[in-house]
Amino acid sequence: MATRPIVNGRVYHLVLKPGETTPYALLPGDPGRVDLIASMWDEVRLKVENREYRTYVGTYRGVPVMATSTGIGGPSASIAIEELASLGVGTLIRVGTTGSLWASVKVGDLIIARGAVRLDGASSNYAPPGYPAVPHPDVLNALITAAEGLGVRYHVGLTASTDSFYVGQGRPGLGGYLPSWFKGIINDLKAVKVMNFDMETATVLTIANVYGLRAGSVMAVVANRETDEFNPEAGVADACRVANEAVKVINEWDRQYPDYEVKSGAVLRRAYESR
Ligand SMILES: O=P(O)(O)O[C@H]1O[C@H](CO)[C@@H](O)[C@H]1O
Ligand SMILES: O=c1cc[nH]c(=O)[nH]1
Repeated sequence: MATRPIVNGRVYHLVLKPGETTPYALLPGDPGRVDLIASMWDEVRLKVENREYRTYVGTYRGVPVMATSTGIGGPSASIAIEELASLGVGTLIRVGTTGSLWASVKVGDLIIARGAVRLDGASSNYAPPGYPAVPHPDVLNALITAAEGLGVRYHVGLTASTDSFYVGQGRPGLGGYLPSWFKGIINDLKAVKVMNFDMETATVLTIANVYGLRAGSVMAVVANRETDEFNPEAGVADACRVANEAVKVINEWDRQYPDYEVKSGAVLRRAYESR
């Protein structure tokens, strides 16, 4: 059997070695966002960088946590997940930016994904076409709990993850290029209640489900495709706050209910307990 590449004891792309990771990992696309996430921590004890992958390891309000940038798109995100999972990371939270398809979901709001349409290619390397890209209920509930606690404006919706930012999301390419099969993409997705576009959520959720990891996704709305507004900073700090706080929430649940084989967040936990 082929072996996985290890260089000087470290996984090839992330350049991390066993013992350097934490059970919970935050996954922004942008390496710069790792710094913003970590600026909210108690301390940063490790910084490692290679290609698009920037990793900081530290502590948030007493909970060991790490953040690794995935770069843009499913292929680079799949590499990050593979290498993190091989080092024992079990809970993944994407902390992204996104384009909203609905006027009511405004620039600066947050979207917490309750599922993703798999318009990416990478997830198809892992699972058949009908396989769902859904968050783990623990992570979904923790993100909602964190957003409620922080009092930020958020929505829980269906995301569509694409492999291209321009044509694949219905933005005309060079010289107005937009093939007929993408001309109606926004209206088609709105018709089936999809709330937003990103480029990693479907990959992250699919691979996490295939491997039995827990994953979720929170995104800051930086573009509104209905109103044509764009602000690359809007909501980004809130998304980072919510993701960090969700780690604290989920860690509390994990410590409170260590014996649950299938952990399922506050709402479902109550259902279990009443059985
Ligand atoms: O801001 P990040 O997390 O990179 O997410 C979004 O931004 C990038 C496109 O600008 C894509 O990666 C998309 O998913
Ligand atoms: O419109 C947008 C904004 C951020 N990220 C995307 O993938 N699309």
